[in-house]
Amino acid sequence: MYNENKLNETARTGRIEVICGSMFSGKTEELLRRLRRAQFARQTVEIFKPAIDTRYSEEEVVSHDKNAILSTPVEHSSNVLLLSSGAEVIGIDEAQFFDMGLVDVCQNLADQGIRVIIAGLDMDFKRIPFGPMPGLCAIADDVIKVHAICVRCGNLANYSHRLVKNDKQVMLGETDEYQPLCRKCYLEVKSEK
Ligand SMILES: Nc1ncnc2c1ncn2[C@@H]1O[C@H](COP(=O)(O)OP(=O)(O)O)[C@@H](O)[C@H]1O
Ligand SMILES: Cc1cn([C@H]2C[C@H](O)[C@@H](COP(=O)(O)O)O2)c(=O)[nH]c1=O
Ligand SMILES: [Zn+2]
Repeated sequence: MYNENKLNETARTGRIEVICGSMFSGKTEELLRRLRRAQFARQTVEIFKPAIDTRYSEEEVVSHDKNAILSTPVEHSSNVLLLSSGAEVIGIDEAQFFDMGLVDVCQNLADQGIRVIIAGLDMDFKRIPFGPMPGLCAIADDVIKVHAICVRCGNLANYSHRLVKNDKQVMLGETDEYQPLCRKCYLEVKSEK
């Protein structure tokens, strides 16, 4: 769980918070936890996700444990700016799927005094930094990297290993398609192939 004393989370000041890590690392749960606490503080919260992420639901952000919160699916980062008027806190899930314009959009929103909380995969299945995530980490006021448990050895996992043969960077999936692995196990699995 994140240390809210460090974050001074209900301060009504513009800032950018990034929650990154591999699949199953708890990014969405941490995002939902922060957004719900902002709602308890009676702050106006808007939540966005990329329209392509239809895994569990078209209109909700849903964690692997099926915790959910209503969200607005958007096609392009510019829609986030257009649909954010009046918001005090903005949540964005699956940020890796957005276009690079998301970096400027988030900077612009934070400059207007809005708290922007972003969750996304830091790396794809090849361990390549994913979409706008490196740029978002660079401009963030606060970055936390969360970790899943390696399904082979039980250590902390950094990587999302793809189990199926598909070379495209974007491929929606769950436990049938991906597993979280630590560095040692990721390299072992790769060398077995
Ligand atoms: N190998 C694993 N390590 C940790 N959590 C896992 C694992 N496999 C499944 N989970 C579940 O996934 C949940 C995290 O889901 P979620 O917040 O949606 O993660 P993320 O958004 O990072 O993919 C955990 O609370 C746990 O119940
Ligand atoms: C590694 C990797 C993942 N994806 C997809 C698979 C899932 O649909 C999402 C990640 O969801 P999570 O909330 O972080 O579990 O991204 C992908 O398209 N490409 C990849 O390389
Ligand atoms: Zn391992």
